[in-house]
Order: sequence, then structure tokens, then C-alpha cells
Amino acid sequence: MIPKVYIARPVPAEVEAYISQYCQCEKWNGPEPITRSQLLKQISDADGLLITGEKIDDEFLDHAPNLKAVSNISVGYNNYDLEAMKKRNVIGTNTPDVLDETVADLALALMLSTARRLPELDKLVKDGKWGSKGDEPLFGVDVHGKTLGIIGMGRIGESIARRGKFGFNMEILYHNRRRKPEVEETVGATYTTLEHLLRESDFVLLMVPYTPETKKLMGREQFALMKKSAIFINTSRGQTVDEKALIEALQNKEILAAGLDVFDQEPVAPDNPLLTMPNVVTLPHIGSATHQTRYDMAMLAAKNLVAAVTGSEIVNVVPELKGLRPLKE
Ligand SMILES: NC(=O)c1ccc[n+]([C@@H]2O[C@H](COP(=O)([O-])OP(=O)(O)OC[C@H]3O[C@@H](n4cnc5c(N)ncnc54)[C@H](O)[C@@H]3O)[C@@H](O)[C@H]2O)c1
Ligand SMILES: O=C(O)[C@H](O)CO
Repeated sequence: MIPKVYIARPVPAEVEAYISQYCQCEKWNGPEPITRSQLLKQISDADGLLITGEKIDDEFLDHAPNLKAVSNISVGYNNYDLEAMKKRNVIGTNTPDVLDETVADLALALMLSTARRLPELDKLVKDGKWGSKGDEPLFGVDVHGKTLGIIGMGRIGESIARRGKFGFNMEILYHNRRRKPEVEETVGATYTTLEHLLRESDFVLLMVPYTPETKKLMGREQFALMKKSAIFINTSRGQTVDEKALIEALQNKEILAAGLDVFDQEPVAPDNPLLTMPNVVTLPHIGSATHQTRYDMAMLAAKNLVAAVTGSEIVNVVPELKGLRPLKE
């Protein structure tokens, strides 16, 4: 039997063609992203699914009794209810490695644009106010030579550390679930406690996955430990930050500024106070969004999916679901 797969997100034609060589494909063609209720109607006979971040939980799996594999076009997989998937023997995959350098570029871009106030000054120039904001000088703060604290020294964290060290001569502190001697060796990074990192860093950058353990990892207490001159960057997931505490820390000038690619609620609510703060640079979750990298992610996700539904060796099963074998029909 040819496996049936449903492609819920737009993918390049080559990616669809690749999947079609092995599977019977259906895909979402709507102009807007597929909603959950629309998706639930499409999956009743699917063996496999290609998605980006849709929640895979008990309710979802109840609608997809044949499902063997879900392939995320993303490295983060906090959308997977791992227990629900384990119970039903549904494999989940993600797309690590291929996006590391691109996301690291974006993290540095956020650091630079927040420190040097690029969006604010860009707007000033375009509004015809060249070089002037009343009496206030248009100065920013340096990035080079400062201390960068990375919370979550994984694949992307390491790519960011290399840029900080070798591109900007920064001192690198890191906090991670486990110590990484290889990064200490290659980048000269120093492993430290979260508290020490927060106290010492000029830039605090969050790059952990969103798990029950990292939920609101940055809260009121953590922002209070940061230097008043420090900049907070979040390129992980919005839920790793207590957003209310971040807003208060910025309003109370406990920290200098923030650069955010991710938010607790996405799309971010129009009345979110972060959107009106000139010292906050906001992006619409575009860490990996270059043409090449999104292509590579989609193709890798397609290969993971095809391997999973055809019973070949799958490259990127998420660690918590390794060892699952789809039930034979
Ligand atoms: N903004 C974006 O567009 C974008 C793009 C890619 C990834 N991400 C997010 O970044 C995350 C990290 O990606 P990665 O490929 O580097 O993952 P990774 O698994 O290689 O690295 C994550 C690191 O975080 C550490 N960690 C986990 N829990 C921790 C905790 N409680 N305290 C300290 N350290 C902890 C792990 O030990 C690991 O070293 C993804 O899960 C995703 O959520 C966001
Ligand atoms: O985790 C990822 O890969 C990015 O956040 C895109 O969703």
C-alpha cells in the first residue's frame, strides 16, 4: 500500500515532488494557514503529516487513527505532546542542524539592532528627522568586547557563541543542562550558574527549547539579577519568558533593552506593551527564515517523513520518541 500523507504547510515544489515519489499526497491549498479544525478534517486516513508547529495531542491523534509519523518543519518540537504520541506509537521528527547558522545570524542581528537602536533610528531617518530626537543623543551601546551570556548552549547556542567570540571578541558565559568541554575548548566559553550569568552578562541570550523545565525560566527574579545596562535577547520560544515580568523589568528600567523574535502569544497581540517600547526590537519569529534554510528544512522534514512512513531509517526522530516503531498494518 502506498502511504498517504497530508502536507499542511506550503512547501517548495521540489519537496512535494520528492514526497510524491513515495507517497500519495494531499495538501492544504488555502491562502491562509490551515486552522486546527480544518486540519482535523483532513487527517482521518493519513499515515503521515508534514506540519510546522501544529499541536499534536490526544484530541488531534483521535482524529488520525492511521497516523504513524508527524514531521515538523522546525527544530523546536514543543508542539508534540510526547506522552500522547508514545501511547499511540506515533513517531515525531524535527529539523536540527540545517538552520543553526541562519538562526545564529539572526540572534546577532537582534543583538546589534537592539544595542545600536537600528529600527528606531531607521524610522527617524525615514520620518525626515535625520540625526535628531530632541536633546537625546542617538547613541547606542557597544557589542564588541562585551560579555555574552548564553542560556542553552546547544547546536544554535554554539553557533552564536562562535560569532560572539571570533566576530566580536566577546567574553562568552554559558549555562546549560550539561557542561560542554568542547565549547569551552573551541570558543573559550565559561560554564557558570544561571545566577552568575545573569549578574555578569551585558547581553543575556535565551536559546533553550520550551519544556516544562524551561517554562518562564526568565521571570521577575531573573530579570532583577541582570545589570541595568544589560540587553535581553530571546530567540528560543516566547513561553520560556514570563512576559509580564519582562515588560515590568523594561518599564522599571531594570534592564536596558530587549530583542525578541518570539512571544508568549503569536502573532503578538496588538495591545502588547512591548510593541510600543522604543528600546524593544520585535520580529515575527523569523529566526530560520531565509530562502535557502527554509528550503533545506522543508526537504529534511520531507525525507524524515518519507523514511518514517515507508519504514526506512529516519534521521531525525526527536530524542524522547527514539525507539518507537510504527505498528505494521
Ligand atoms: N526563533 C526561531 O526561529 C528559532 C529557530 C530555531 C530554534 N528555535 C528554538 O531554539 C531551541 C534550541 O534549538 P537547538 O537546535 O539549539 O536545540 P539543542 O537541543 O541543540 O539545544 C538546546 C540546549 O538547551 C539546553 N537546555 C535544555 N533545557 C535547559 C535548561 N532547563 N537549562 C539550561 N539549559 C537547558 C540543552 O542542554 C541544550 O544544550 C529550539 O528548541 C527552538 O525552540 C527558535
Ligand atoms: O524551532 C524552529 O525551527 C523555529 O522556531 C521555526 O519554527
